[in-house]
Amino acid sequence: MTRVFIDGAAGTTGLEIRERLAGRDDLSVIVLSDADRKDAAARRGALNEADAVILCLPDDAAREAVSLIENPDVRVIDASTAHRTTDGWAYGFAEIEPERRTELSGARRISNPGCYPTGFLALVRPLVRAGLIPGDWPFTVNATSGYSGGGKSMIAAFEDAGAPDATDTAFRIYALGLGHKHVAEMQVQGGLAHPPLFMPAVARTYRGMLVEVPLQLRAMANAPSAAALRDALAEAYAGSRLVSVHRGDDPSLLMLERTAGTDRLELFVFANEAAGQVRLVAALDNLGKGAGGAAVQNLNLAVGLDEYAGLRL
Ligand SMILES: NC(=O)C1=CN([C@@H]2O[C@H](COP(=O)(O)OP(=O)(O)OC[C@H]3O[C@@H](n4cnc5c(N)ncnc54)[C@H](OP(=O)(O)O)[C@@H]3O)[C@@H](O)[C@H]2O)C=CC1
Ligand SMILES: CC(=O)N[C@@H](CCC(=O)OP(=O)(O)O)C(=O)O
Repeated sequence: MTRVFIDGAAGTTGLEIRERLAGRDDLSVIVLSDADRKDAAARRGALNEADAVILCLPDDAAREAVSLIENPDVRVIDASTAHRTTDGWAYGFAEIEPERRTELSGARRISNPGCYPTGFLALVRPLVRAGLIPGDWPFTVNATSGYSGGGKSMIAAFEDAGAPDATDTAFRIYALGLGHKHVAEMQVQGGLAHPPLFMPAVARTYRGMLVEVPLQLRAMANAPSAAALRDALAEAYAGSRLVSVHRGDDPSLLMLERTAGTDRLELFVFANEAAGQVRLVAALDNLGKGAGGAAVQNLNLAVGLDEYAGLRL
């Protein structure tokens, strides 16, 4: 029986993962008591006795957790930003490169993708790889997240009037210094020449995310048609049970909550061919394929279990 330790199990992502692992009979979960969950000695013990650990911690605590692991057989899935562009860590997005699922199978160090990069890379990476969009294109990314994307402190700010940074705002844009922590991840994992211009926002809804990449195709030499973009995305994700590409059944409105509560990732190509304009859009749950669902998928691959076990398809 595979033993899994969740470090940070009391946090937003940790709880999501526990829900997905509950009731599974192919693994058992080690959870530290409230008194022990931040105790370095207790964590060191659990980190070394498990077959696999999932880190649902702030970046510094995730780095510390990795440094506490001495057992060479332990598999690590890190949900934080700490190792997403680090050599020696497999980037845990099974669907994004043809050989990636094989790399993740049995991997000892896996970095779970960021929620926003999951949407961006799902849309852009196959198109760049296919040569339909040049890798030096000046990409822009608009995205909106539910407030659970900011973890316990942001949830408190939106739900608890007494929280230190309590807010009654409905919608806000942020990262206005243009230096969000996900930009490097999007550039490196996308194989892009330039950092994308990233414009995130947060809305007063608990979970759900829309990530949009607008394309002014009229400014691109040898621009592809919308049909070619759809075909390339459909081919890239053929056979995936989590990632789907809409073709000819586009909704007229896309809701932030569209995939909330699931681990699905839905992709759309909206176009006005005459104007030479396209809006690539990804809908996902920041806590699903954007965090907990992806972590469980990566765990399953790392320890050789059914890739989709425990996922919300
Ligand atoms: N929320 C989201 O949508 C996503 C989150 N992530 C990433 O997942 C990680 C966790 O995020 P999230 O769940 O949102 O954050 P939360 O703040 O909700 O949870 C973090 C948890 O880690 C605990 N913790 C903090 N420091 C330590 C430590 N030194 N030792 C042990 N436990 C510690 C916290 O304890 P306490 O309860 O006492 O505060 C808390 O329970 C982050 O790196 C985040 O970037 C990734 C993708 C999406
Ligand atoms: C709404 C909100 O604040 N979202 C977070 C991103 C979610 C997250 O925790 O980032 P990782 O995916 O890298 O772990 C942010 O912008 O920093």
